[in-house]
Parts: sequence; C-alpha cells; structure tokens
Amino acid sequence: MSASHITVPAGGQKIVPGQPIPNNPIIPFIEGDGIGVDITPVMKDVIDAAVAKAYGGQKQIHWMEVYAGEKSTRLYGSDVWLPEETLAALKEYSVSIKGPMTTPVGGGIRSLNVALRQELDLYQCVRPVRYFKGVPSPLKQPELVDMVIFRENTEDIYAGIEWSAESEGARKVIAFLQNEMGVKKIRFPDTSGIGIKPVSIEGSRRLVRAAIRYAIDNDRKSVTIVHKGNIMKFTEGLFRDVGYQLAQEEFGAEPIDGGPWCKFSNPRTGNDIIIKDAIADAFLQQILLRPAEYDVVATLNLNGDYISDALAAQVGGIGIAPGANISDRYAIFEATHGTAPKYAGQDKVNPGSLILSAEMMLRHLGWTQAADLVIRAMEAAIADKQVTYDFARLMDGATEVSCSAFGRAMIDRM
Ligand SMILES: NC(=O)C1=CN([C@@H]2O[C@H](COP(=O)(O)OP(=O)(O)OC[C@H]3O[C@@H](n4cnc5c(N)ncnc54)[C@H](OP(=O)(O)O)[C@@H]3O)[C@@H](O)[C@H]2O)C=CC1
Ligand SMILES: O=C(O)CCC(=O)C(=O)O
Ligand SMILES: [Mg+2]
Repeated sequence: MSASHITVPAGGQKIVPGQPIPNNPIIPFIEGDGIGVDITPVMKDVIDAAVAKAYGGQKQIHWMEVYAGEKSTRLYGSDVWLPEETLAALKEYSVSIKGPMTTPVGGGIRSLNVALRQELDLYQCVRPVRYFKGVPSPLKQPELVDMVIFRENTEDIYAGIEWSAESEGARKVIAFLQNEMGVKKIRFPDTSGIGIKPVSIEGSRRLVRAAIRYAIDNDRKSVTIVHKGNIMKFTEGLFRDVGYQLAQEEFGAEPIDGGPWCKFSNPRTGNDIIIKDAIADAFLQQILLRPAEYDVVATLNLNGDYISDALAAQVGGIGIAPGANISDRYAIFEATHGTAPKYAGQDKVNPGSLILSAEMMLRHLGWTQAADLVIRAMEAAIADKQVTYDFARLMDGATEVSCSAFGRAMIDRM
C-alpha cells in the first residue's frame, strides 16, 4: 500500500476561497464507480472544449484525479474507500467534481457520497430541474417544469444513526425508549431495526436561508418548503416552522391572509417572493399536475432524494439531472443519478447529468461564457436528435449515439 497516488498537475493553481479564480485552476475529480468510467472522461472533454472556445486558450482547467470508491480500493488497499489524501485534496482545492459511487443495500459500507457531504459539511444539495426542448417527457407541457431543489444534505436519516434488528445496539435503544421514555408503540420490539432522524434548528435555518438567497439572486417567484410535518412533527414539522420563521425574521416576509404563507419584496428587483409549504405526498402529485406553481424548493434530505429523481423524470430522466453539494467554503459537483452498474464500461449512458453538473461548476467559478456554450451545445445536439439510448428509445426519428459520441456531438456544435 502506497501513501500517495495523487499527482498535482504542473502549471495549475489552487482556488483559494475569497480570492479571484485563477485562469488555470486545479480541479480535483473522482472518476466514480460503474458508469463513472464512461461519463467522466466525456464530461472533461466537453468542458475543456467549451473553456478553450470561450476564452481562446486564456483559461484552462487543470484536472487532478483523486480517488474514492472501488478505484481507491484497487490503489490504496481493499478496505480504503475514502483515503485521507483524497479528503485533504478536496478541502485544499475547494472546488471539485465527482462521478457516482456505489453503496451496497442492507449491509456493507455506508455511502461514500453521503460521507463526503458530511465531512465537508456540504449542507446544500442544489439540483436544478429544467426542460431542454425536444427531450422526451411523460408530461403534456414539460416546459412548465423549472424548479431548483435545495435539499438539506447533512442531517435527517442520512446521518446513518441506526442499529440492525436483533443487535445489541437495537436492544439497548429499544429498552431505553420503553423503560425511560415511556414509549409503547414499537410494534415488534424484539425484531425491530431502529433509526434516528436528527433535524436541527440550525441546520434547517441555513438550508432555507440558502434557498431564499438563491430566489433573491435569481429573481424567482417562490420558495416552497416541502415536509411531512403532519406526521413527523418535531423533525419535518420543525423544518417547516423554522423556514417560515427565518423568512420573517431575516427577510422581512409578512404573512399573507393571516399566514402561514408569507411574502416579501425581492430587494434586487422589487418582485414578490412567496414563501409557502406543501406536505411531501401532496407535493409529489402537484408537481405532475401543476408544475408551473413551483419554483425553488427547500426540503429535508430524504424528501429531497425522492423529489430529485421524480422531478428529473418529468424532464427526461436522471440521465440529464445535474447537481452540486455546497458549503460556505467548498463545493463538490455531481450528477443526481447513481452508478447504473448494468451499463458500466459500455460507452452507452447519457453523460448529460455530469456535463450539466460541470456546467454548474463553471458558473460557480464565474466562467459564464463557457457555461453558456455548454448549454447551447446540449440544446443543439438534442435538437438534431443526436441522443443516447435513454432519449432515443422515446424519440421519433432520433439517432442513438454512444456516450462519447454525444460528447463529440456537443463539441461539434459549440
Ligand atoms: N450520488 C451518487 O453517487 C449516487 C449513487 N447511487 C448508487 O448507485 C448505485 C445504483 O443505484 P440505482 O438505484 O440503480 O440508480 P442509478 O441512478 O444508478 O440507475 C437507475 C436507472 O437510471 C437510469 N440512469 C442512471 N444514470 C443514467 C445515465 N447517465 N444515462 C441514462 N440513464 C441513466 C438507468 O435507467 P434504465 O435502466 O431505464 O436505462 C438506470 O438503470 C447504488 O449503489 C446507489 O447507492 C445512487 C444515486 C446517487
Ligand atoms: O449515496 C448513495 O448511494 C445514494 C445517494 C443518492 O441517491 C443521492 O444523492 O441522490
Ligand atoms: Mg438519489
């Protein structure tokens, strides 16, 4: 086992928070498991082409591979899934991008994706959902879908505080709940697994604050707090209450017709921003039936996970669903989808999600001309019906192209 496998690219410069972005930033990337091997190189090629075209060679990303997941176990040793030097590099270089990583169901390692969010306190999972003309959709009017999900990324049941059924830990927790807390409603105490769902005032406030600030900066119409607070009153209900309270205390929102909905005037544009809430199950049908009524969405971790994939399906699926994990200091960009293992290594899947995640990264760096080029190239490739299998199987007259050929189709149209 060797200590270091990371090679810092020559000629690149570190991004330092609070300082101007250098023209030659070093960006760490994790290739990812499964289809990571297919989509990550295509993403890099497309982004390099957009940056070269936009800035005539004056700017260039210096990619630095760092390792996590299955590739890490091959390099660092069979039990090293998230090496210390990878964590250190993600912190030291501030802005990075990753492919998906596998999490086994039931037992085995805990999610490395979640671990990264927790280690770097990447409390905002930002997932924009928009329609690209021509993409196949189950909706009659998919162009009405234009939402940005702010998913709380560090709390909720994703904290991983749970004990398996019949373990000593589960027995102890259940005995504590029954004997010291007066709990009588555990239906089968001898065979229950137990999980804990922490949701804090502080964590809820910072997430809703980020969502409202985004609405202000991007002149959005509303922020909907999505929760299941009727059932989980002190976690999901807390999130809703804290959200409304914060909107009033920090942004001067005033109740509409006695509340709980409230609104304030966007200090940048003078337009109203409405703060409202929806219970998660009803919300999932509303976004299908009346998507135009929803804009920015603030929600807890599990709801956000479900809503991300459901909303992505409305505009073409998770092959084209980007995302960012953001803290006040660091950012790791990543697709909404997972490792799609049955397609791994086949040069088949849609690289769109990771490319659009990188497009978000370019905007985060302030490289908007390059980001705009990426969007226009994707629009053009889709308009010309040069698409991967996921779209081709639902589009009339489409040419099915491989993952790498879709990247080339984008580059040809820049
Ligand atoms: N952030 C992360 O790293 C994430 C990791 N995961 C992990 O990934 C693994 C697999 O999870 P799974 O539930 O199968 O979900 P996946 O998102 O990996 O795949 C589910 C299905 O979505 C479609 N899909 C996914 N990615 C693409 C793409 N790029 N282009 C086109 N279609 C795509 C495929 O549909 P079809 O079969 O119809 O072609 C695929 O079978 C698990 O270990 C899970 O924990 C999951 C989510 C996020
Ligand atoms: O970590 C995982 O394996 C799944 C994560 C996930 O589904 C998500 O981030 O949306
Ligand atoms: Mg998910």
